[in-house]
Amino acid sequence: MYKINCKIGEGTFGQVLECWDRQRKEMVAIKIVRALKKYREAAMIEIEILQQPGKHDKGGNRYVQFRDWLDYRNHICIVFENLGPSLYDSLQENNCRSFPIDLVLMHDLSMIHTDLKPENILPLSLEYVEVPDCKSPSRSPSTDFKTLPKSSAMKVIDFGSTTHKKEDLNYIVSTHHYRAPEVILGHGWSYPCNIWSVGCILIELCKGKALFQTRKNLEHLAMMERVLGTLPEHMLKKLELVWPEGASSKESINAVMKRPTLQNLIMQHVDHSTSDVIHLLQGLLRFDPSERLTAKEALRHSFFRE
Ligand SMILES: Nc1ncnc2c1ncn2[C@@H]1O[C@H](COP(=O)(O)OP(=O)(O)OP(=O)(O)O)[C@@H](O)[C@H]1O
Repeated sequence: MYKINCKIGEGTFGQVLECWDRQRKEMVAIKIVRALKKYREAAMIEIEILQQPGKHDKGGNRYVQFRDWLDYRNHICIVFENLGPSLYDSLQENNCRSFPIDLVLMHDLSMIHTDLKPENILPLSLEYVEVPDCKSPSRSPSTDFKTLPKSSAMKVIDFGSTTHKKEDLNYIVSTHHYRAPEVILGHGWSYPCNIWSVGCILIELCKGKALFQTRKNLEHLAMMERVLGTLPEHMLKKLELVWPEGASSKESINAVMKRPTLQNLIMQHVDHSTSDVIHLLQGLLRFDPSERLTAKEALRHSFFRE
């Protein structure tokens, strides 16, 4: 039924292969999930979730389209429409040079994805264009171009960690760099944790590299304070952010010191509408999740109306 073409991705759950669907006569992406109980169970939840976005996503232009699933030799195989290489792959391909931020599409989320990151945002178009990179640090003509998807339409993939909104969600979620402060501090989380991740992704698209490149909680919170200002006292509760005294090394202190403030970062990497971008990011990256912009509010922001 499917003819394997090549491998296009890999993740915790297994491998993703590009295959030819002989029946539908189209290229598809098939996620072959590891043949272990815990991954099989998670895959079945992902399939259940994948069948739901259709209801909210009329026209199918926000989430990856689910085609089918099968159980092959104890591997759950999930068949998706084939999308282009992820934003993460594109950033790597461009030697971490920044992406124009108008390539970003925000989503009206009705479930909590919990793992939004550049690896999980894929362009619809398989066609690419070369555009001059005005901010390239190099003078060499061969590297003064970056390769961008022809269309700015993007889709979200990987519903393996998606959860329905419930009370008492307080286990650790999200890939470290995109993890919201309330998740790190163990306060419980909800939709706003996705919004925080979106803020981090937008910055990464402007900057070309992840902003909070750390796996240490204390260092991560210190970096957040450096970029965004002091964490509100009620979020720290009785916890004291012992920094720099509590740093594990000099390198760790330097890594924090190297972070610019949000304003400086945007000024360095964005050419136009800087005040709009800064204002949007300040809303997406508010420490207190109850004050953070919702997805709907973010979509109404003047940045997206221009
Ligand atoms: N529909 C698709 N079209 C093209 N490439 C895809 C598609 N789905 C997945 N990929 C590629 O495979 C990679 C891994 O897919 P996915 O994130 O679903 O796997 P995962 O095992 O759940 O990953 P993680 O470790 O992040 O949980 C993606 O980053 C992307 O490069």
